[in-house]
Amino acid sequence: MLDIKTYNMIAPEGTAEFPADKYTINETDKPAALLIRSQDMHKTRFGTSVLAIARAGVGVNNIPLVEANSNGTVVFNTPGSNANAVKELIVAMLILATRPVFSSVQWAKKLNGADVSLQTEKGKNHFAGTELQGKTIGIIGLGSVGSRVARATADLGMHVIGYDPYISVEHAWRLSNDIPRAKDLSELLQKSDYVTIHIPYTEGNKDLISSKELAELKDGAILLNYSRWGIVNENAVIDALDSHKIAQYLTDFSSEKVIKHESTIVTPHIGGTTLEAEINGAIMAAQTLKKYLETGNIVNSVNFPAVEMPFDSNFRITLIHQNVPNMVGRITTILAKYDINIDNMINRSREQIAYTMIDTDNISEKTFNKLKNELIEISEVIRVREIRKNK
Ligand SMILES: NC(=O)c1ccc[n+]([C@@H]2O[C@H](COP(=O)([O-])OP(=O)(O)OC[C@H]3O[C@@H](n4cnc5c(N)ncnc54)[C@H](O)[C@@H]3O)[C@@H](O)[C@H]2O)c1
Ligand SMILES: O=C(O)CC[C@@H](O)C(=O)O
Repeated sequence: MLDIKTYNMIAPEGTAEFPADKYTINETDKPAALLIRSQDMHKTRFGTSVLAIARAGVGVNNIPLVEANSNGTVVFNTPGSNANAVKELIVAMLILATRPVFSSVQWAKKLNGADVSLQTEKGKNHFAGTELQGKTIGIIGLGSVGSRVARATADLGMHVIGYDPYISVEHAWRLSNDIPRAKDLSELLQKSDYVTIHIPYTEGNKDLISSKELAELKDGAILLNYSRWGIVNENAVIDALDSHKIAQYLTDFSSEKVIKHESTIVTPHIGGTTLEAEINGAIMAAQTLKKYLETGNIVNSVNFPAVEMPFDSNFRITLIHQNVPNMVGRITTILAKYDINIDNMINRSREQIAYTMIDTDNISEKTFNKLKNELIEISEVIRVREIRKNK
């Protein structure tokens, strides 16, 4: 039995992916894997029993990847699972930024009497808005969310300009050819009436939008941050609002200062919070974990290489090790000592981490334990695991 520990609200459709004859959920203090959402794993200890962590969602800045690597813990996310949910919220927030929906509704609620309809007709002049059509929106990050926001805002009649120097081939293909790309961030900032950010929080993206970048915006521009706290420098954005350099800041990430400011609209990190996105993310995360636990194959990992090898033999040995020369030679020399015949083998690496899977015929528990002890003696080997077919 393998135990899966969950954190946060995980949709039951996700946990239902783990059959009860092979898995338990939240039953031991030595789980084989964690299924999480925004849980801050920098502050939550995970032991060496944890083979993998799956994040139902996209941002993985809540997981210590360096610690995961040295522990031999594979970290997965669920790319695109909530991109439509974020896109729809961005469309809503753009409209809320341009039409006085909240204030007009609050005003109307206070009306009384048989002539409320007449009163609304008289009062509506106070609630004129502007239109999105014809305005320019700059989109920073053209991945799963950004590329969808580009299509949706183009459909609303906006001029769209994108910026993503690291765009993947897959996302570039998805993006329509008529979405122009800015040559650099400055060009995007200078041309846009609205700027929306859809990038991960990394050391390099910390304070990407600070005083210098805000100064480059058009006067009265509107900024949206549905990516992460820390990508926009909070003091700089408050200064830009106070000086009316920018007109509004809409965000999913807040502090008291940001929430209380009269020119902000703050949502409580609900970009990916729809029934559909939560189910998508939980199912995708559970399936990815199951695949790894049952076959060793790796898809959608953020710290390990993608590795897929058909599991046709009876027994599979997986090794996580440092990415240094001659590891495969050293590993197979030890296997030869035990007279183990290799049916199939794969070795892949990503930065400092490498992963090797070796398929053989059945090996007895006793022999495997001896073999494992010898393999783990290699100082660059981090973890050795056995997977028996259909177990
Ligand atoms: N508010 C929410 O609930 C919510 C939901 C989903 C995602 N997010 C956040 O949004 C981010 C983006 O999500 P996604 O699904 O589009 O991810 P994604 O990985 O598909 O796309 C991110 C894109 O950003 C680009 N990028 C990285 N750094 C950049 C930079 N400095 N300038 C321009 N482009 C840059 C990458 O090349 C990539 O194409 C996530 O990392 C997460 O932090 C928030
Ligand atoms: O788990 C959530 O609700 C938020 C998810 C979102 O921020 C993400 O990065 O995918």
